[in-house]
Formats: sequence, C-alpha cells, structure tokens
Amino acid sequence: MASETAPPSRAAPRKLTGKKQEIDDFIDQFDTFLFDCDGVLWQGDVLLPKVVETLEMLRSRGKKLVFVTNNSTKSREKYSKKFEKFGIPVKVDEIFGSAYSTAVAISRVYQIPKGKRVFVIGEEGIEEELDAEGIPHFGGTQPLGFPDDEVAEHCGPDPTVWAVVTGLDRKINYAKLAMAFGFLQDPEVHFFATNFDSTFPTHGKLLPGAGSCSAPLTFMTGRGPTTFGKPSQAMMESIERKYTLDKSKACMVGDRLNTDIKFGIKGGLKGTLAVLTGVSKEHEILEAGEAGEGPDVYLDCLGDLLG
Ligand SMILES: O=C(O)[C@H](O)[C@H](O)COP(=O)(O)O
Ligand SMILES: [Mg+2]
Repeated sequence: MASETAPPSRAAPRKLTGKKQEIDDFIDQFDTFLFDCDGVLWQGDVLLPKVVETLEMLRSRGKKLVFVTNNSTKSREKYSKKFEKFGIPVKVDEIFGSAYSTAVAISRVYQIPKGKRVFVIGEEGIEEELDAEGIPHFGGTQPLGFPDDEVAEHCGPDPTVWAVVTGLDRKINYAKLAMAFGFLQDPEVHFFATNFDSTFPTHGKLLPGAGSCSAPLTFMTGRGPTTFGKPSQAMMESIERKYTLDKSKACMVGDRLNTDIKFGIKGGLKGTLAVLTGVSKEHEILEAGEAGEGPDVYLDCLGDLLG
C-alpha cells in the first residue's frame, strides 16, 4: 500500500506577543492579505475593535487586501456597501463571497442548460449573484406560491429544476425543506451549498450556520452537497483568475479552523493568522496545531496587529 505522505510538518501555532518588531517582521513577509469577514472584521453589524485602523495601516504599507467570506446572505455589491457604511473603501472586485463563487460555478463550470432553473434555500446574496450570472431561480426570499401547510400537494420531482442551492437562510422552514427534498429525490438534480459552516458568529454568540441549513437535506437524502465556499479552492481559483496572487507572499486571516485556516493551508499560502473574535477558541487552535492543521500565528483580535 502506498505510504501515506505525511503532511509537511508545521510548527505549533504561535501567539504574536504584540512587540512591535515581531509584528512588523510578520507583516513584512506578505504583500497580500486575504481577510475572512464574520468573526474577524465584524460580528453581524458590529465592527470589531480597531479594524478600520488596522486595514488602513496595512494599505499604507502597500499591502493588497482581498475579502473572502463564506457568508452568502449578501452579494459582493451589498458587501461593498456594508464596508462603505463602516468607512472602509472596498471595491466589489476585492470581495469574494460564497454566493458569487457558487453562481459562477453553476454558470461557467457546470454550465446549467437553457430552460433549467435552480431552487434556493437562502437569502438575497444568492439570488442577486444568480441574477448577475443570468441563472433562473425560485424559492429563496420569494413566496412559494401556496400556503406552507399545503406543501404536501406541491412538493416532489420537477423536470425544470437542475439544482438545489442552499446557504444561510434565517427564515428556513419545513415547506422550503420539503420542496428541496422533493427535487433532490431525482439523483440528476445537483445539490450545491454555498458553504458548510456549522455555526454563525454574531452578537457575541454562535447561531445556526449555513451548514445547519443544508444538513437536514443530507439527513433526508443521504447526499452531501458540493460546496464552493472556504475551504474549497473554488474561491482561491476565482481570486487567482482576478489577481496575479503570489501565494508565497500571501496570508489568510480567519476565525475558523475548518474553513479559513484550512483554506489557506490547502491553498499553499505562505501564512495563516487566526483571531479569537469568532468561532475557534485558543485551545482548539493549539489542538489543531498538534495535528499540523493549525494557523502559523494567532491573536486575540485583528486590531492587535497595530502593536
Ligand atoms: O453560517 C455561515 O454562513 C457562516 O458562519 C458565516 O457567514 C461565515 O462567514 P465568514 O466568516 O466566512 O465571513
Ligand atoms: Mg469568519
């Protein structure tokens, strides 16, 4: 049996101490920073401490900033407006969201056939990115067209449905799941999820995440979805198509081990930085480090990069 090639040994995660020289040395290794959003820059609509100043500092040192979020509730356009509201100028092209990554995959990689449509369990972000790619869709934030308690008469296979796409849907309900289950009983119908984050960090607590919106369908059908958010490299490929990304000078900054840090490690980026303002806890980071799956370094919060 071919011997399993052990992953290249990775040093244990190191907490940056906040000494100016150590932080400067860390920052100076990179010319591009890929930033996760929820749990790194903000929690919901609350900006985390010193985020604006930190991003300004990095930009003043000539660093390229790219924003890579698994949160599919907003399109890139709407994220650009969210940044603007916080006084952070970010162009749409600097933002890569899982809704965008999924819509691009459906239209340009899988090439959905003409006359087919997509059923959505999710919010405006998915709908707006599907619209931008010219992909017909229904469900999502739109009414189903019949009272929820009549779903039994309406659910089941539908030859016009080419895929079910799930994302974070804060108004998910039994009728939506029943409709999606009906479509997925046809094995030809694709099952896509924007991302599989189990939880969503907001208001200082964890709420159900996008992965918890797709999990019931996996339980019903025995099928796992194909996902296009981190740690899938679909977004890394989108970023590389857009920018000449020198991975040997790029750092991924995230709050979640099994999405952000895994995305950076799998993507072969030079560095990974975890922050403790979102999902992963310090002991989880250290335990992951023992398995060679931890970040290179970590901080209590992004603002600590200011030293
Ligand atoms: O449930 C979700 O979709 C995720 O928790 C959330 O939106 C992650 O967003 P990110 O941290 O990738 O910006
Ligand atoms: Mg996050």
